[in-house]
Amino acid sequence: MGAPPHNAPPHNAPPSHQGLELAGVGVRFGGLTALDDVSLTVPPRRIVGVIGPNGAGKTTVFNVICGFVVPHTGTLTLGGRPLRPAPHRLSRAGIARTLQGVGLFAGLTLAENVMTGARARSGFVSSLLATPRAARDERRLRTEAVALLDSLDIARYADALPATLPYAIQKKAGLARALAARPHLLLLDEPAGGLGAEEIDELAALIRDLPASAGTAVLLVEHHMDLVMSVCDEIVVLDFGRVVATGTPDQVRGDPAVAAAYLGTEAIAPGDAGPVPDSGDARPPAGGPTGGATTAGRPPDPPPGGPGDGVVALR
Ligand SMILES: Nc1ncnc2c1ncn2[C@@H]1O[C@H](COP(=O)(O)OP(=O)(O)OP(=O)(O)O)[C@@H](O)[C@H]1O
Repeated sequence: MGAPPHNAPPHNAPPSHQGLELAGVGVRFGGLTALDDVSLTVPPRRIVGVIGPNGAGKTTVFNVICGFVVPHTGTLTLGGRPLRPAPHRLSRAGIARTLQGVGLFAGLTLAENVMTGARARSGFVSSLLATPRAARDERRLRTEAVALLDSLDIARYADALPATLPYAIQKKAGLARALAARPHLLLLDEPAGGLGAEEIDELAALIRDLPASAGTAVLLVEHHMDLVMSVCDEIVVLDFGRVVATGTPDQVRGDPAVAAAYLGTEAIAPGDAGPVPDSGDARPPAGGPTGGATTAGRPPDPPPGGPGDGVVALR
């Protein structure tokens, strides 16, 4: 898998990007505390993972950064400036996101989907005008889109509709669309979901390469522990909406608080966790009416072996 072909800064990005910082962020949904005093930093061109058992607050962190959820406490800064996120302004702030599923536009080809990512950067209005310049811009965007698809080894599918293609190809196209916005910060929401072991290895290599090849920092939410441990410079561990550990993969792997959050008393080792079915609401809500942070009520360890090895998610 090749490197995305652009090192240029985003057209509309802030001139100096010193990374993303969340400080003391708290989110409540009614009586439920989803995030409690969460602080984390994603420095430029670094890969930071956010892990934690189901319901720990990982997606809520993403939703705060994207402006889908407004925190009741705390601050966000991007490049040293206050960030007041709004979903429609993300691209202009230099942030792009992939979705947990695929989220491609079903009626557009892969190339056209990727072009929508680039248009988020350059503006939709010019593309609607039937001027010679707009036509030139469209040709340029298509060339860029196909080059991006090529960098992910899927250019041959440029003119295919998503539904006609295997899931792994669609996921790569979703990544290409996010990269087309030339983000300084890329939010990857469970990118390994639905992929096989070989595809995950390929994905890991690609993610590891992104800071150098695309000039972007990465914030990764992922249950697949082998992937997280192999690509992240730093990992933030959430449990019941609170940060229980921050450190390098090795530091986090040996941290008793992390072991307690995930495995009762066992430490995390790459590939040592068997399949863990997502049992939905088995876990009490974070900071909920019953008093919040406790390791009680965790489900029993899952049986070893079988599909999904390497996924650590105590549900
Ligand atoms: N819109 C919402 N309204 C009410 N509660 C919510 C909402 N979004 C999340 N929650 C609750 O907030 C808590 C944190 O949820 P979140 O989805 O952030 O966890 P997560 O770590 O991403 O979990 P998973 O690994 O299952 O995706 C959970 O208890 C969840 O039920």
